[in-house]
Amino acid sequence: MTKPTIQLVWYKRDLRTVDHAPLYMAAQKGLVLPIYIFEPELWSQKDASLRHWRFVQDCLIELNRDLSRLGQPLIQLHGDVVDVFEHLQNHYQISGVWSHQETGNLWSFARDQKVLTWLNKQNIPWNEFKQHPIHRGKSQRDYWQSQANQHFNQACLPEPEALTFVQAQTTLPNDLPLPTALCNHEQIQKGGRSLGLRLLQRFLTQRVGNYLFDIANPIKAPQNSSRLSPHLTWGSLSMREVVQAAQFRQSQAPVNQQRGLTAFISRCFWQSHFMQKLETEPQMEQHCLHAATENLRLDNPSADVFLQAWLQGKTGVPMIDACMRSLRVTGWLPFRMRAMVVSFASYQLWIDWRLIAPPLAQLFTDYEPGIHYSQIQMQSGTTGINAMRVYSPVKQGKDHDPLGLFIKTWCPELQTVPVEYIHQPWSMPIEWQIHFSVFIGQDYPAPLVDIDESAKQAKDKLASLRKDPNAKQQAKGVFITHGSRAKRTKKTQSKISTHKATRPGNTAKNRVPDNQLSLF
Ligand SMILES: Cc1cc2nc3c(=O)[nH]c(=O)nc-3n(C[C@H](O)[C@H](O)[C@H](O)COP(=O)(O)OP(=O)(O)OC[C@H]3O[C@@H](n4cnc5c(N)ncnc54)[C@H](O)[C@@H]3O)c2cc1C
Repeated sequence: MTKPTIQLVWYKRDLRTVDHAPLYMAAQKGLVLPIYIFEPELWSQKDASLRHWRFVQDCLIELNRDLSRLGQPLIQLHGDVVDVFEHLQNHYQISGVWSHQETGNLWSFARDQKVLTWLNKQNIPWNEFKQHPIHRGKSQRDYWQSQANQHFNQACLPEPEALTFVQAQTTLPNDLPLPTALCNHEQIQKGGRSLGLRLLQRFLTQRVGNYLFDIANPIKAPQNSSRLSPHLTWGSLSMREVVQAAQFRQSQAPVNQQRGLTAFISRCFWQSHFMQKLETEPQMEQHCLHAATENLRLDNPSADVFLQAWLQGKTGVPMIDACMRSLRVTGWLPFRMRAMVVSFASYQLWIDWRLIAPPLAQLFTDYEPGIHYSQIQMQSGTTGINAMRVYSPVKQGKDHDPLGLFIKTWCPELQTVPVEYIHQPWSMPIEWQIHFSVFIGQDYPAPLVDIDESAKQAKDKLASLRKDPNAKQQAKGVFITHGSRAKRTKKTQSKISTHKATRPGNTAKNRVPDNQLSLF
């Protein structure tokens, strides 16, 4: 019997039917078999966690529903991709594989190379499409912004009108080797396209008015940030449809929502801006972009102990501990708090970012390798082209949680501490500790380090390293490969000269009051 000829649409981090070029184009060519492959090796990597898988699972349920509505349900298989493709060849003539390009971790990079070798041997074309404005190989930073504009301006592709039925739905077995990290997922965002669309709609019409005011506030940001990140990471929404919906809304929205919309749209561009760095230099998952800093933090004998305390939210610094405890439960933190916890671990605790990155990736439901590694290296001072970002958790706490309500929610042992000591309870006199029945070092940890002294030492070490002529030369090379080509305005230039810099697209017109500015 002759085998049916099929177009294999391989779903990875693009779990939708709309604005999905591989599905749309494959459907023009003939019978489509859409597959998702659970890859045990991928899910056993040290950056994977159960909360990621739960989100993906929710998305797969809806994806299957949408594909079934079109005529061909989702085929869910498990195993090594090449083995799965070989198995499918027993039943089908695979005319082509259709997928989106993926900017994943080093493991998925190597897997793609293996898949390509196999497909080439079989003479099966692999049709890959961009879902982000990201370029393979050497990046074209000089033209990045205009190419990104072009990408986001292209019309979103509709679903194919219909798919011809090829094979009945197959589901995954119950005994998959799932990651065991972070089993609690009660308060983790749920996946699926319909929830993503609802979030988008409500954000653009209602919550965006408060976006800029609340974006760094750990209590209000969970409600007033868009919260679209896991949908964008796992592809239940495409960034293009989000950008276009926001731009359309901007043409209709009242004045009080305009600045929020502008700021939101520029952040949407940052996603691929950061992902491009990992695509250009996949080794940045393991090595410092600025080679001079490669061994900078390998001299800390307490690194492992500090790392555990930091991860568990037991550093003795309330704002850090509240953020880490909240992240463990909810899977999300606003940008400012992410930057602060990484900066604290890197500078005050002097932990190498390579120890921080995998467990933090497991904690974020929205873990996107390209943003994650770029941001972690930036916040820990190993890019060579960014200003040092040494946050004071006490100042951040006073600015963004002045009454200590966020701290008290996540560190209930500090419930009785008066507001004047809530950000630095270690300075509370012993008679107050007796009075409020909270003993620092007993009920709540004493700080692991002197936070001012450790910050100063860290800054001195990095500053003296950066002065070295070789280090300066290396930093220039990093800038040529990865630095933003965004034009600097007079105002941003003056910020740079005072050790602050500007983010992509952060022109005078759309500058936002989030003080996390960068040269990227
Ligand atoms: C150390 C560190 C690690 C991070 N890791 C991730 C990660 O793994 N995945 C992730 O999606 N974001 C990451 N971010 C960026 C940022 O914190 C999140 O994108 C944002 O908090 C997600 O919430 P939101 O969707 O409500 O964002 P919004 O403010 O509503 O932004 C909309 C979208 O724009 C993109 N975006 C926003 N801020 C940034 C940024 N600073 N850099 C790049 N893209 C941005 C995201 O896709 C986001 O969903 C990280 C930031 C830091 C400092």
